[in-house]
Amino acid sequence: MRSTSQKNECRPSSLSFLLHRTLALAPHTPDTEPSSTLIMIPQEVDIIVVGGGPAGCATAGRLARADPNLQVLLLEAGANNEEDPSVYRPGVYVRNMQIHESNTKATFYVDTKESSHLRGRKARVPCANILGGGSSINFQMYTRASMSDWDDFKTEGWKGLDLLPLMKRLENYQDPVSNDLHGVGGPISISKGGQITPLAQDYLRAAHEIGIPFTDDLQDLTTANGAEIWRKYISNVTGRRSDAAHGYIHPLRKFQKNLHLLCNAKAARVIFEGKKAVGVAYVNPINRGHDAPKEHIIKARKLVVLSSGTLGTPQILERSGVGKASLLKELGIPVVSDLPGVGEEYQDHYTTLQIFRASNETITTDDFLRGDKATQERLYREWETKPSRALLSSNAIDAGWKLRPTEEELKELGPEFNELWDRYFKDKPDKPVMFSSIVSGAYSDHSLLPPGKYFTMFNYLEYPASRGSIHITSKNPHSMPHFDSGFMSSKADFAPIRWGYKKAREVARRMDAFRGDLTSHAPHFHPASEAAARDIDLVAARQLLPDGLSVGVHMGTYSRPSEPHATRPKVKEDIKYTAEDDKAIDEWIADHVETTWHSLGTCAMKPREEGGVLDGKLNVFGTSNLKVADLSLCPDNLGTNTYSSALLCGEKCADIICEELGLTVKVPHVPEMARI
Ligand SMILES: Cc1cc2nc3c(=O)[nH]c(=O)nc-3n(C[C@H](O)[C@H](O)[C@H](O)COP(=O)(O)OP(=O)(O)OC[C@H]3O[C@@H](n4cnc5c(N)ncnc54)[C@H](O)[C@@H]3O)c2cc1C
Repeated sequence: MRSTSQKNECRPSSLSFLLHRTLALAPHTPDTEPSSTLIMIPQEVDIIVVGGGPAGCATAGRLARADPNLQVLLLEAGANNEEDPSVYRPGVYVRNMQIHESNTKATFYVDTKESSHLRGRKARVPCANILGGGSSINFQMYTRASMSDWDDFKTEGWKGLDLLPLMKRLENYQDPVSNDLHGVGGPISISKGGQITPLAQDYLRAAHEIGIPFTDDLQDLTTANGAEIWRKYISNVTGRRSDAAHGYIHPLRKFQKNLHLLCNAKAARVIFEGKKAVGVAYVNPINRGHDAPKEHIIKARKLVVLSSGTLGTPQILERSGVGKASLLKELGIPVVSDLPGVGEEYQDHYTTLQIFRASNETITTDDFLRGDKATQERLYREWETKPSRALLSSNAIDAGWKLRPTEEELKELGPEFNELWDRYFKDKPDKPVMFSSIVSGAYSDHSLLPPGKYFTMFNYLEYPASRGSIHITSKNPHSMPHFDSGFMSSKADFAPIRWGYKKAREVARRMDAFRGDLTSHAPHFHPASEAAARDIDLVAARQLLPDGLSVGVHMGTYSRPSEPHATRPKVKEDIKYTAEDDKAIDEWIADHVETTWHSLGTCAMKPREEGGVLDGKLNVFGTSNLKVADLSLCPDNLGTNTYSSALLCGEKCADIICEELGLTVKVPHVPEMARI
């Protein structure tokens, strides 16, 4: 399905070239270049950016645009995403999370050991493996970190107010807005998407009933208590996903010949002369089982920038001799810089999903997701004919909230969380504790669900106290690392998730569309508990299967139907949970909590003596000509879906390098006509 114009490297320049057979870089997806094609790769450039995620695309694109004589190479392990419909069609994003050999867009990191904090489970953290990085496969939700998050980096030049102009510079915000905090004309489009399903209004009304106020801009960098219609990384003109490569890379390459792109090339290590980074060695991304896969080297005259993501960058550093000396020596890697902080302090946000039954007339994406052919054909046709207004020009994640507990609620959240609250949240009113989003449909494997309509509440903890780590186990770039997600390793993280669960459930119960719990996915409360989950009500079940002979048959189903909607009294009181119920919720959290795909923090920008890896100009301590620009640089968490922050790190890195080279970032990034 991918366009034949896709190539590993497509553009000749005035530089000398090495000719390689594509065989040496055999594409790992069946739909890229045929293996007989000859491709040309620059032997030497000025700057190599390793990893084409949001931060890497922003860095490489901005630098190449700043000076058309600067030769910039963007090296990416995954396939090119240009004009790939499975990327640019917003509504098919769920597919990117399928664990299937045909899905090469993601690398799945799995805990090396079973976790006692997850009751013996191993967490699984997918990471992008495609040009555009996470922005090619993510859920397209637009949110932004709070001002104090950046201030908490405690690094000169990185305060929230320092970064605000860059936050605006990257945006093409397409909605009317009543403040001056968003940008227009930037490479990344943000809008409400093609459609907002009525469930969003239902949700916002119910949220208001439990005291969560509506706001028209929850992304104003300070509001931490409120609900809104979520914006999306989707253009309201084209109806397409706004990923970083289509924002910063592809349109610029149509105008300038100094931005080189090499996909399907996995960086093995940085090449040093002494402490100075002078190039990058890369290998074929397909693991052919060799102990020492064949390396190709590209030289960098000025700089190497690692942007391979929170889980990729520390591995490249360690393979290059930058990391904890004892580990490197054990693996036979010569030490360039002894930095024990590399790969440490891994962080994420923690999601639990609550799924509820919805009335049969609710507009959801369930039939599309479960593969109903007629629905799929109708929605694909709608997307083709009116992409700016189609249901598929959306992620169906239309509304959400940010929330902080009240004084009263804090009393229920236990000593561990209260200690964290006093230390971390109390004096920073712009930091939300929990996020929640409503998805119009079941975000789940539909083969495991009964027929019908659903809505899902995504609840996620924004500033977990838990920490994990990632470290290589071999110099071979294909060896799996030792990964410890650290999920829920701090007890302080259970209480806010439990609190968030209760809040989301109260909102769901008050929604007009609510028709019961999806009991198979709910906590295992005692059947006699007031909190016990209740199945779809029988009226809704009969509407769903009007010819069904077994609807309402009790024996063998263990069904506990909800009260029918028409006779159910309006919900006024919250469910009261006992200590036993809370235990059931905590066990459910341990059994179900997942990544929010917001990995950060493994190469922290903080003082070396505190375990830091980078200085404020993103230089790797103990080396020269080597920088890191991706979310691994974060010394602390960011209360947001992290695409915006990754772009911001790339924009900041571009500014830093431009200043060092005596250049200036140019806006607009490309002439208006070239923007996609
Ligand atoms: C499934 C999913 C859903 C998400 N949903 C949202 C959302 O709705 N909203 C939001 O704001 N954020 C979301 N995010 C998070 C957001 O996409 C990431 O925070 C962001 O992409 C991180 O950017 P990055 O540049 O730091 O790294 P990445 O996006 O991880 O990019 C790193 C790049 O480096 C490449 N790479 C890795 N190793 C090597 C190597 N050895 N050699 C060469 N290249 C290499 C990778 O292929 C990748 O392209 C989601 C992420 C995922 C994965």
